[in-house]
Amino acid sequence: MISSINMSIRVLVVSDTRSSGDAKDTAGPKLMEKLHVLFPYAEVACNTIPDDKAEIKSYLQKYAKQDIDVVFTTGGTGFSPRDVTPEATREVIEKEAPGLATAMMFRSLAKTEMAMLSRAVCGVASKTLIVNLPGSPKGALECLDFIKEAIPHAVNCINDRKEEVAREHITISQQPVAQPQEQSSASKEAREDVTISQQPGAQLQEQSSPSRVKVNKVAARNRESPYPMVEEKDASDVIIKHCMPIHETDTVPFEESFGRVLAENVCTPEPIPAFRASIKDGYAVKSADGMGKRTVKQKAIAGDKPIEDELQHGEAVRISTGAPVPPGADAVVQVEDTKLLQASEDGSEEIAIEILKEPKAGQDIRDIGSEVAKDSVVLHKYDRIDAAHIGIMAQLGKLEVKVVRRPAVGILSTGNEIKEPWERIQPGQIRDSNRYTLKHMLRKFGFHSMDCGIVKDDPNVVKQALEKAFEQNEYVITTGGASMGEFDVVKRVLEVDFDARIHFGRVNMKPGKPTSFATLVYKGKLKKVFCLPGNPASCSVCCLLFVIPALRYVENQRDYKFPMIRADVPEKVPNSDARPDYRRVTVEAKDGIISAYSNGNQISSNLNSVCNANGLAIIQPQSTIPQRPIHSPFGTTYVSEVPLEQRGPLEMFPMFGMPTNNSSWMRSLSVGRVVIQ
Ligand SMILES: Nc1nc2c(c(=O)[nH]1)N[C@H]1C(S)=C(S)[C@@H](COP(=O)(O)OP(=O)(O)OC[C@H]3O[C@@H](n4cnc5c(N)ncnc54)[C@H](O)[C@@H]3O)O[C@H]1N2
Ligand code: MOO
Ligand SMILES: [Mg+2]
Repeated sequence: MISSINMSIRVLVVSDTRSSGDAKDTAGPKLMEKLHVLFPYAEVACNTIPDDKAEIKSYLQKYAKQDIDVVFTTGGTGFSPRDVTPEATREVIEKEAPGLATAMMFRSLAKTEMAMLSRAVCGVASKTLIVNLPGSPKGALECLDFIKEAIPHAVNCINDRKEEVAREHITISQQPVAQPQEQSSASKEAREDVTISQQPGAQLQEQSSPSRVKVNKVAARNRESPYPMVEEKDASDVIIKHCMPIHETDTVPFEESFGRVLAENVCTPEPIPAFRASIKDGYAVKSADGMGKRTVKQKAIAGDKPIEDELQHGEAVRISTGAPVPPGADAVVQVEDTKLLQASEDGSEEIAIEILKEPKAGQDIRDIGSEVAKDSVVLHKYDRIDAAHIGIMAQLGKLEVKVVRRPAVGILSTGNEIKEPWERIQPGQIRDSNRYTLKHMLRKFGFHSMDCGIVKDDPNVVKQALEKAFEQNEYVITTGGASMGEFDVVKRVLEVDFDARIHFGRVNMKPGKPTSFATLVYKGKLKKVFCLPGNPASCSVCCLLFVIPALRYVENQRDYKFPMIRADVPEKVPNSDARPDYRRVTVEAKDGIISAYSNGNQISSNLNSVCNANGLAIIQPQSTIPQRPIHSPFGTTYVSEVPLEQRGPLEMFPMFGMPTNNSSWMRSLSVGRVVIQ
């Protein structure tokens, strides 16, 4: 059973050990995954809290206030002293729903007698249905399975949706629902560059039922798009609502983690530095001795065994940068602030020196733990791993690290006219650029993709190619065949053959109008499909605006959206279209002023407009000039907003080359879009 009801669902993992991080939470992610499959149109989120009655109550009350439809708690239903979830639930609910608890108990008993030890309470608080599930992932999934069919009906009843309630005929299915399968195999590195089909329609001979989409009745085609036009922001929100952050992890050698997302906090078992280290080449002294003569006793050179003898008054130890400061010394005086008084006859040793400047206690010494205290977190979970992260892991001797499993993404090109770059092309044919642009755009942002080949605009072939893509990928990006032509069959195949829900089928933007997003359940798993337009500039812009942020969200990146900075637009940027224009721009910084320039011919087919572009300027429909002129020494300019990515990969279009100006500061600028105010 797949429910089409829109619901907001929360999973509340109640566990002392899971909330403290001492134990890995598998129940939460597994429940989330299953809920996404059962209720693909629901918005699902998860929180983990300790077995604390007051905290459980406060979360449940908060959810009830927010009109969350269903809360599934998992954990704390047993007999141990800290198990208080049922008690907390009972204090929050206004109506008990003992039937749900009984159904779970009754059917669980058929599997294990231990089920009789569950004390689950279910009920309604305000308009929120609260269901206590067991803490074990297996038990929680089983119990959810037992009651799943009653949930949408219960939600409709709670909200007094009389028509829906009347329409529903609840028949508790005896059919077991497919358990969500492990997805991690699909994420393995080996996936990259796997090609399902290199030839249009070739190698897709595996038996598959024919598509139910017919293209031979052109006269019967739609003369208006059946899809309402949505705004870009709404489209982005819908996508995020249907994408789920990944909780599974891979463990990889530290150097292979570059570009991936940390799935653990990395702590330092040793303070950094681990010993008092000299910052300068000079002399370790007692600051209380002040200026004047010192007898040079020993030498402390970086890498040598640390000196154990206590430094005495009037003495100095010759020391090199990075060497351990000897006990008794509390300052290092750089060699430039000293004078040689006496040397050995052969000049190989210094015997006495004079300190020329008053030394201060602590001067030029890096104290133990002054950079990073022992046991503190140095690298944070969900950081995207950059060069310095790798360096720190090397510094800590951390040879393996846990990273977030990568989403499995497949890319499929469609079009009778599309050929591989190495193929001989006939008149009317063109070479595929979209699949390659997309692959490397994803790669730039740390994602791997599977090449699903090129297929002709034939519903049967598109269907087969999509089936293959769905076998191994959670996300599929298609290009082409998304608009109004009779051979634009991708969306129709998704709807008719895969029972997909098209969340939006047109976006109010130029380029990118036919961009669509669909979800469907294939072999018990939720699949997300981005249908990008065939026009190469449209395809790139929409990958950047919709696909990359979604995948960053899925990888638990808090800053998955491209943020904004201010920029000036020194030229006129008219837009006579009825749609907002997402113009590819080159943003430059000169004398502290950031300016955005339109990047060549902006027709949707011109991929060249994307080359060297490092921003998107959104020019509102019918606007001829930006609205807020600013007078600067360079003439009249216009204030606009440009997003700056604050972390992670720094440039947005770097695979197309760096910004054209040579300021090194610009190289650290990542620009997403310019909004003309
Ligand atoms: N009657 C209408 N026609 C069109 C509309 C419309 O609203 N009503 N929208 C136009 C817009 S806007 C766009 S964008 C395009 C999008 O078309 P499709 O997504 O259906 O893509 P195709 O028709 O298959 O191809 C369009 C164009 O792009 C070239 N192409 C396709 N795939 C690739 C590839 N992999 N690499 C390079 N180039 C590719 C293809 O040859 C076409 O020239 O529809 C308008 N039509
Ligand atoms: O939306 Mo299309 O991408 O204008 O050409
Ligand atoms: Mg088309």
